[in-house]
Amino acid sequence: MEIRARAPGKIILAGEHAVVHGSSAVAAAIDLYTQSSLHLPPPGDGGAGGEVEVDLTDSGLAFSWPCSRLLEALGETCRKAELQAPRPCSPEELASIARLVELHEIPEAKIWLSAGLSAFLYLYTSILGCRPGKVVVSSGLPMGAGLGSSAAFSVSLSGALLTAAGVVCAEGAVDGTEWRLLGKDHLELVNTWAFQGEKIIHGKPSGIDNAVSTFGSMIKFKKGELTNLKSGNPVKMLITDTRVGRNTKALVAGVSERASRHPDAMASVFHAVNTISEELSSIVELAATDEIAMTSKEEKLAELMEMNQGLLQCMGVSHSSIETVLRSTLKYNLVSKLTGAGGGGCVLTLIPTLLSKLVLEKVTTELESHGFRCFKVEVGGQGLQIHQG
Ligand SMILES: Nc1ncnc2c1ncn2[C@@H]1O[C@H](COP(=O)(O)OP(=O)(O)O)[C@@H](O)[C@H]1O
Ligand SMILES: C[C@@](O)(CCOP(=O)(O)O)CC(=O)O
Ligand SMILES: [Mg+2]
Repeated sequence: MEIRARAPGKIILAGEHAVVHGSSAVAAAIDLYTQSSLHLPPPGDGGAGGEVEVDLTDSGLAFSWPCSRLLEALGETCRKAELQAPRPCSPEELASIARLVELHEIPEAKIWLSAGLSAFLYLYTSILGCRPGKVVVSSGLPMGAGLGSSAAFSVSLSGALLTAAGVVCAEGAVDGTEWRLLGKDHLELVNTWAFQGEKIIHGKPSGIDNAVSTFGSMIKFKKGELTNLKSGNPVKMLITDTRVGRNTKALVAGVSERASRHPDAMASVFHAVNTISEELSSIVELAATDEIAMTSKEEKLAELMEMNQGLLQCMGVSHSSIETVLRSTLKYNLVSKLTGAGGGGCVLTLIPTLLSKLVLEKVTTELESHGFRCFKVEVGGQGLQIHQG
């Protein structure tokens, strides 16, 4: 049996970090995906002698664990968790999983993969038990760059595993493709599992990344509550990947530490971000009803993004590479802000509808001359999709 699941990355238009502390944020799915292909031998094949394998094609590394070793290390977990209500991974369980990951010598330069591997082992063994199988993961998303690769990884894995376990199943087809969609209740379940995976990778995630990767579209998110935003003309964004590597878990922890050192000041910053996200989401929705002219919408969005970037600087998550992107785009009167956890990674630049192709080419050339990588994405598309062969 082969089941493929693909889940999109995301951009955050406003509200990253503050969303972890209860503020609103606005995010949208992008058309770059992580795909997990799950191959399961027929029941009875392989048995106790089988292995659980994961092939991480983007990093060129593959890992496997004998099922007997997993059973020995995880015991209880491997007897399959309650599939309708995932329980959080306990510190003891996480430590056992980390020891299983450490059985493999991951090259120092790729040590960041260990968090992803722990999330993989947790999701696989909790959903399928210690049954042999192989998962091949491939992604069009840059990893650790702010575009939600960790969430897309957790959502695609959860989607494939829960489909194999028979607790969710795909229904409607995505027009003109072999991909199928899940119904709302099944998406909710995948999202809950993926959130557990995100917790292992991020430490303290808000849940916005896994929600937008699961449900797709453009959403406003606050304290776990999700509102779909109908945006008439999708906003156009240029994405610049500074190629400066960083780790979301460390950046999120850094903001929390700053908040505990300066609780009142940071509460004001988070409150200001909340107001920006609320205003931004109402502009997006107003634009869908044509009650606001496109240029006026874009001017307002740009100003809100600029203000949000200033507040992200206050939180301590900007970076000299991000500042270089801001300065370069400002020369062309274009506004940018970091997206995701910051500290490097990706920067969004709002592309106004009336911007000439020539200016866009010039700004892209200038950004690339700094060694950055620029690309355009479609915003607000589908979430999780399944293909069962
Ligand atoms: N395709 C993948 N294969 C293996 N691990 C992945 C994959 N995608 C994401 N991860 C895990 O997620 C981590 C990156 O997550 P994070 O720091 O949150 O950045 P982002 O979500 O912005 O890409 C990686 O270090 C890795 O552990
Ligand atoms: C910083 C944060 O708001 C977004 C992190 O996104 P990413 O992992 O950098 O793609 C954290 C979160 O909301 O869980
Ligand atoms: Mg992430």
